[in-house]
Amino acid sequence: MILLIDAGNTRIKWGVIRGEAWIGEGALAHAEVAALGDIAAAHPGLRRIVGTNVAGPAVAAAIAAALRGVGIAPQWVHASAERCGVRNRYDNPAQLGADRWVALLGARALHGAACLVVNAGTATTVDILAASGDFDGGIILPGEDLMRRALAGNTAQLPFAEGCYVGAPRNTADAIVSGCRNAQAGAIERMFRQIAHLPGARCLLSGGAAPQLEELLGIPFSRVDNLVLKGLAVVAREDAAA
Ligand SMILES: Nc1ncnc2c1ncn2[C@@H]1O[C@H](COP(=O)(O)OP(=O)(O)O)[C@@H](O)[C@H]1O
Ligand SMILES: CC(C)(COP(=O)(O)O)[C@@H](O)C(=O)NCCC(=O)O
Ligand SMILES: [K+]
Repeated sequence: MILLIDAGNTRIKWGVIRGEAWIGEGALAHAEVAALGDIAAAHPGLRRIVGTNVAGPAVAAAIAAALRGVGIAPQWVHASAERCGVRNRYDNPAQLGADRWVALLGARALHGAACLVVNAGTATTVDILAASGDFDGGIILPGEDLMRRALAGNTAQLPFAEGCYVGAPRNTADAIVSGCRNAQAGAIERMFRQIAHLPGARCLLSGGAAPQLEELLGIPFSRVDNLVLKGLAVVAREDAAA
């Protein structure tokens, strides 16, 4: 049994696998990190803990402390030049966020053709994975919530608004939400143009902010919940087979 951990800048997602089966899955706020110890303790067959962390050393230390009681140290996966059939073409492969890298490994296992791997979390990342397995590059933009926060924090008249998405907004709250969501969807659709002509090209959409993007996307896509955890499962099973 393996505990998988995806520590992002907003939340810590976790999953437990036994062989091919998913035993449990959930998400915690950073302040709830201690609950990881209870989750681990509730799975007595646990042998390994494998994760990604892009939330900084303090979060890594808090996760390790939460898991000290079960006596298993988390193994952190980092981006590398090549793994599980994916080649990392970043100028400096180690600079790529571990969550982006592992999501690409998960995407490769799910879809053999050209693919746009989108993770809509605190930041939104939109990454191009070729049919050859080459990660050709990708973009980072603030996620929708972060965009809304930036407007609220840097203008006199704009609140952190709970508006609705509409085509032609006629109030401030709807204008903000619709603007930020169009920026997300527009970035994804523009990146998709680079692979749209390729056979079987598809967008895989993951992350906590994925649901609100679905209705906007005018491209072939599949929602894949917790793609980073799915990629971690691929990595952990490959390690186990080695
Ligand atoms: N319960 C929740 N708590 C926090 N954010 C949530 C929640 N449900 C959905 N979200 C959305 O998910 C985003 C965070 O997604 P997530 O994939 O967990 O990000 P990260 O990997 O950066 O931690 C938030 O910006 C928000 O839009
Ligand atoms: C882009 C990210 C901030 C996304 O983090 P998240 O929104 O998942 O919390 C993270 O993958 C990161 O810190 N990347 C390092 C820089 C890079 O990928 O180029
Ligand atoms: K993200």
